[in-house]
Amino acid sequence: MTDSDASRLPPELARLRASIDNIDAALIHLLAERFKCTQQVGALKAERGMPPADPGREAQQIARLRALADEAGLDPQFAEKFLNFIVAEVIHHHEAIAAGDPPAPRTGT
Ligand SMILES: O=C(O)C(=O)C[C@]1(C(=O)O)C=C[C@@H](O)C=C1
Repeated sequence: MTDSDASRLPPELARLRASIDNIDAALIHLLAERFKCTQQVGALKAERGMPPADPGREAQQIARLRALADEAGLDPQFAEKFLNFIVAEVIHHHEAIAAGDPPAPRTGT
């Protein structure tokens, strides 16, 4: 059975899914903005010969996000995993920039 036919959905489920779609869109936009910042950080670090990863900064971010998650009713362990997932991708980008092989720029069309 599939419930992909929106007209058959219970209205409450359709309403919740509409909110989920809006939230997912916001997350994508927020992530795009974050990666625009980190691309600039990667270029700055490469210019100055700084290492791609900064474990001290990451430890601060994890502590801060775990506390925010706790206050917000989100599992802090999930918040930490989510940050680590993003930061690992950022570090790959930084390494590629330092190697002179930056990720292709996105136009945002
Ligand atoms: O702040 C930096 O130095 C970054 O390179 C950004 C960032 C992040 O994505 O937040 C990524 C890698 C570092 O290990 C720490 C933080």
